[in-house]
Parts: sequence; structure tokens; C-alpha cells
Amino acid sequence: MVSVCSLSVCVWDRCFIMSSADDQLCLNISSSLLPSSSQRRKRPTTQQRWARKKQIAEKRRFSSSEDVKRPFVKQRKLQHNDTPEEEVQMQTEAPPLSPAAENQSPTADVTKRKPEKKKKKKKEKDAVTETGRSSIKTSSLFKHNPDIPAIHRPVVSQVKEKIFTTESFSDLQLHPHLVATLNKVLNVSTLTSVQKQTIPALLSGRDAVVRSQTGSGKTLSYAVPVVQSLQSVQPKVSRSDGPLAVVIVPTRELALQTFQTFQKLLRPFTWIVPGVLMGGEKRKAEKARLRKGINILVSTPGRLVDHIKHTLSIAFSAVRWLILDEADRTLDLGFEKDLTVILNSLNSTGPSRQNVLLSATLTHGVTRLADVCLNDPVSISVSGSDFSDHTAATAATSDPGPASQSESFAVPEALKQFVVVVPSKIRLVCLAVFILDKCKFSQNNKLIVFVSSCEAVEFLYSLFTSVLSANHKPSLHFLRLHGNMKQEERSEVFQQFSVSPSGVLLCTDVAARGLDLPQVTWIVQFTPPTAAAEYVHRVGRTARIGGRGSSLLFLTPAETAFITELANHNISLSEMKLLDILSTLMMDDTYRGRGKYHSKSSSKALEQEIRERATVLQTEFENFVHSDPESVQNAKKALQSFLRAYTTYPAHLKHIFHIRFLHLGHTAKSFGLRDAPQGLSSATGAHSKKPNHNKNRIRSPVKEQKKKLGSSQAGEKRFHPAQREVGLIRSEFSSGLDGADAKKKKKKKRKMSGEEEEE
Ligand SMILES: Nc1ncnc2c1ncn2[C@@H]1O[C@H](COP(=O)(O)OP(=O)(O)OP(=O)(O)O)[C@@H](O)[C@H]1O
Repeated sequence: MVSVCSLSVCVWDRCFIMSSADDQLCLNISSSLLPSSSQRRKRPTTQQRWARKKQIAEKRRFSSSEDVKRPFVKQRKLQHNDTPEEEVQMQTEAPPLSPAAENQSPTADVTKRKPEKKKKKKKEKDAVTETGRSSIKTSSLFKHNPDIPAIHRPVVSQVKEKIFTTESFSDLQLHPHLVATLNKVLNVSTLTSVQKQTIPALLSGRDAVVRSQTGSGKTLSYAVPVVQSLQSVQPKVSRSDGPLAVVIVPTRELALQTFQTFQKLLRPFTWIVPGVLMGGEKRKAEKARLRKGINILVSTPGRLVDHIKHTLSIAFSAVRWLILDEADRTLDLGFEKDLTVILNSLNSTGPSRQNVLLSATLTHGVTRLADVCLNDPVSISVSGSDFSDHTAATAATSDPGPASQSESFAVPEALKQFVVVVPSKIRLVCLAVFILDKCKFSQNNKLIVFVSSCEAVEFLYSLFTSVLSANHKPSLHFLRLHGNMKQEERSEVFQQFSVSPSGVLLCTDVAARGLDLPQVTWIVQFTPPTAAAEYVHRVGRTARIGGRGSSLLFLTPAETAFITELANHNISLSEMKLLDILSTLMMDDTYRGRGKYHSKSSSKALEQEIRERATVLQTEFENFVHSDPESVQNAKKALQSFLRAYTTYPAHLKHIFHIRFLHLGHTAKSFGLRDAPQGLSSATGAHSKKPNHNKNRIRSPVKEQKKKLGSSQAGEKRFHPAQREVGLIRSEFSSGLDGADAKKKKKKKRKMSGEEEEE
């Protein structure tokens, strides 16, 4: 008699038998071995049991901020004399099934079916030879993974900010129509802490540097004084005055959102005209609007520079206000040049003006750099720490370095922050199951998933809409947002997600700053942010203005030191266990494995079943990716862009995020690729050929680049990692100025279409 145990061992053994030299272990899961859908439906007791378990797990997960107790991965500590080769072998193994489980399976069936199975296998093998894709080939998800280390949560005292005060807008000396508009149109009456401190300071004519947590109402803290001051100008402001206030924000969506806020505030003051300029819009139309006259000009930096250089009708002679919202991002490496052009243009023509910098993460370095455009500023920090007094000679760069490591950031008090440590191979399935958990098995969840590149967003979008949405109609609804989309589409998605009560937005950091999307319940950081400040902005898309929300950060075992980096900024996370997330697969039988798990099976058998189900889901993903050459190509592109983005982590985080720590084969699997693709080295330094036993480790991009340049590619441009980062930031936040090539192409195109560069 063949027991379940031996069947299982057979499954895992087959991994070994089929393992190829290049560490891509293969597990054949024949769809014929899976139960039919009618068989599946006959098992309501399992579902009920799991629904109950799930409820308990949910309660446990949220009742305490302590780690979830259930152990998942059986870990073995490395011995001192372990060689790297042994290290690979010594990963989590599938636990053997318990004797109880052995006795429970109708294994005789399996024995009886054996010859038939052999025939079927042969048939399938033949089919594979013919079509290349009839059989399901999936390398083992749960073997040869690095150990999941125990997470040490450093003790931190979270910075707390009180959101609301007891005072209201009517207590300030504002125009009654403005107060009425705030109450009736924007539905706000009580002042938030940042508004209480900032509005009077700005009304008194001071420059200001303002820091308060995400979602605390910073927009109104500058918009209200701007409107109050402009409506009182005599004689009345007119279009012909041109821009009186310039508001610079880093992304198009934020520009649109800020413009809409001004539109609402200006309802009673129709003679003051707001306008927005942003990359992706037609320059000609914008030029026409500028010529007509805009008094409050909201713009992304790149597009404003574009107009300064090419639009004669843009005149800054009357500008009284300059606002830099999300100032740390705007002053960041990628936009510094743009800002210099804007400041020079304003300084050369304008009268004296009030300047305001705002962000949830203004650091010492940024404020010091900002000193050049501020005049005796008042420093407002709701958490109480006076960040402007810092005297260290730091400069604003994308790598603030250790000088800013002690900088504390406030995150919303009602935000629950989690981290899950997932080996690379399992990342894709883990994300998918998490989404299923929140969107299929719980209701009214609205998720934002952050990914590091546009190509990766596109890849996940097409994978999830094709595989997950198809399997789980109608509960799953995906949207995507990234810098490579056409502006109309971006705006449409932004509006759609804003009004939707549920759904999943897959996006890059283009949605990380300032966006006020209502009712977002979960923020998922599928790829870790490049800085603690970016972490704060990403999670800040939920739990806004005193609301509740949760966030989940994905880290690989090699990246867990990022938890300490966040703790250095007083950010503390609770651990969510991988198995707890994957156990959602037991909520129904969509991805049922071929194991004979049933309600009375042991917990080890249950773990085995969960792993099998995860493998079935991964197989579906891989089948989709490998279903046609185009989708393979898309997955490769996504992988390549992910690797490229990985090289841009700042120097002080390289000990955590270094491309050399990535395993190319495992990373490829998280893009649904069965094998590590060849030839990824040119842009990323990735190495997929097999020069030695460490063949799947990715080599240093710098070394690879040197090697390449030494040979045939002497003419190719060499980029420093910092330059690559600027390139990525600029393309991602592109607000009018595109890369050199794209610019040339566009110029050519414009010339052909007869559009004038100059007015
Ligand atoms: N006084 C108030 N009372 C109630 N709601 C308010 C008040 N002020 C602002 N809000 C609302 O709070 C939300 C968040 O405001 P806002 O976008 O200005 O936050 P923020 O501090 O700029 O966030 P971020 O740092 O993420 O950009 C908005 O929906 C806004 O309408």
C-alpha cells in the first residue's frame, strides 16, 4: 500500500529526481491528478472549518501588535563549516507528513492508478514535445529557499501627532465666504494641528517650512492663506496679472488634485483663476491658457521649466507666493536642476514673495538646501521636533546617508504596519494570495500595491487580470498607474480609483506622494522603498485625517535589515507570517492540490496542502507567462526593469539591497518565468550564464559594466549608479522633460506637425 506520506515524498522526491544542474527543480503537476470541480464542491466541511480558522487567525492578527505566533517554516541554522553550496541545499524542506495523515488517504486508488498514470505521463510528454506547453512545469516553490530569519523588532517610541484641534476655521480672520466654502464645499470646519499653526503664520506674511504627518491637511494649510490673501488684493486680481501664486508638486496626479482643491476654494472668488500645467498635456493648449492668464499656477517642475524656456507669455513679474509641496521630493536629486531654473526665473523678475516648503518628511538636509529660497522662515513641526535648527553640513541628495538616520518620522497613529518575510520564489504567489484574502474573502477593501518599475506594474496587471480576475469573478478589480501611461489614461485611472469603494491599484511611486484617495484600507509595498521617507509617504496613502488603515511590506530574507533601518526613523512593524497569508488558499478549493488533505488531517498535512495549493497557483501564473512569446517577453522586461531599479538603492542601503544578493533564478520565478533568462547583463549587471557554482547570483553591476566597456561597447554610455537613479526618478515622475532621446524624437515630431517651439 502506498500511503499519503509516500505519495507526498514521491512528489518532493520527484523534485530531486528532476532537478537539473542549474538548480531549477521541476515538479510536474498534471491537471489530471487534480480533482474535478464537481468533486471539489462536495467538501463543504473543509471550507467551513477554514472559514472558522480564518476568523480566529484574523482576530489574532489584529488583536495584538505582537508577532503572529504560529510557526511556519522549519528552519535550520547554518553550521560554521557550511560551504555556499551546502547553504543552498540547506533550505526549508517540505515537512514529512504525519502518521495520522498517512492513514487517511485512499491511497489504494493511487496504487491502482499507477500504470494508468504512467501512460498519461507518457502522453503528456509527447504532447509537450509537440506543443511545448501542454504539461505544467513548475520548479519547486518551497525548496532551496533561504532560511527565514527570526525578526528582531527594535524597541522604538513612535512619534505621535495629534491631528485635530478644538478650534475651527471660523476662529481665524478669514473671509466669511471662504469659511462657508470650507464648511459646505470641502466639508471641513475644525482645524487640524498643522492648519492651526501654519495658517496664522502665513497670513502674517512669514515664509515657512512645514512638516506634519501624511494626511494631516497640509494642502489647506497653505491653500487657505493663499486664497485669503489674493481675494483681498485691491484693485481686484485679474487674469492679466498673470501668476500670483506658483505651486510646485512632484507628480501630475498631485498637480491635478491640488488644482481641484483651489478650484473649490475659489468658488466665491470667481475673478481669481487657477490653472494647472503638467507633463503629458498638450503644450499648445497650455500656452493658450497661460496667454489668457492664470493667477494660481499649479505645476510639475519639469513642465514649468519647459514653459519657462519655450513660452514667451509666461511672466513671473507679479508672483507673491511660491509653494513647494512635497518639497523634499521636489528638491531631490532628480528635480534640483529644474528647481534652480524656476527659482532663477522667479528671482530675476518677481517682487518679494512668500515661500513655503511642506512635506511629511522634511529632513535637515533638505531644509538647509531650501535656505536659499526662504527668507527667515518659521519652522512648523507638529510632532514638536525642531528640524530646522540642525547644523550638520548635509545636502539634499537622494542618499541622505547616516546623517539623517536618526531623523524620526511620524506615521498616522491608527495605521497598523506589518512586514512579511518571503523568499523571492514565493513572492508572486504570496502577493496574489494576499490580494485574494483582502478582496475576495473580505469585503470593501481598497488596496494600493507599490512596485518598483512601470514594466513590473504592467506585468502584474496583465497577469492578475488574466489569471486572478478570471478565476475569481467578479470580486477582483485591478487598475494600474505608472509614468509610462498616456496622461488621459492616468487621469482616468486616478478618478476611477478615487470613487471606487474597493479594488486594487498596482502602481509605481508615482502614486506615493500627496495623493488623497479616499477609503484606501491597505498599502502593500511589494518592492521595498528606496528610503525610509518613501516608506512613510507610501503608507501615508491610507489612515488619512485620523482614519484607520494597514500596510504590509514585503522583504526577502536577505532584506530584513531594512526593519532596523525603519526603526532608526522610529517606525515599528509587526510580523505577518508567510503561512498565515498562504493559508487563505484553504478558504476555497480553487487551487486545490492533489494531496488528500481533509478536515481531520494533521497540521503538517495542512501545511503540505497549503504548499501544494501555492504551487498550483504559481503553475497557473507560469502557464500564463509561457503561453505565448509576447508574454514571456513582457515578464523578462519586467524582471529586467526590476533588476535595474534594484541597482538604484542609495549607498547607505546597499548592505541590504544589493543586486549581488539576488538569486536570478529565484527572482525570475517571481515574474512567472521558469528559468533565469539569459542576456540580462547589459542594463543591470545581472548574470545568468553559469561560470561557476554561484552562477545564479547576480554580479556587481559595476564590475559587469567595466567588463563590458572593456570589450566591445566602447561607444556605449557609462552610467554611474547615481545617474541611473536620477534617470529612473525622472522618467517615473516625468513631468514634461523626457529623456534625451525621447526629447529629440518629440522635437522632430513637433516640427513635422508644424507646432511652434516659441510663441
Ligand atoms: N480641517 C480638516 N477637517 C477635516 N478634513 C480635512 C481638514 N483638512 C483637510 N482635510 C482632508 O484631509 C485629507 C488629507 O488632506 P491633505 O491631502 O491636505 O493631507 P496632507 O497632509 O497634504 O497629506 P500628504 O502628506 O499625504 O500630502 C483631504 O481629504 C482633506 O480634504
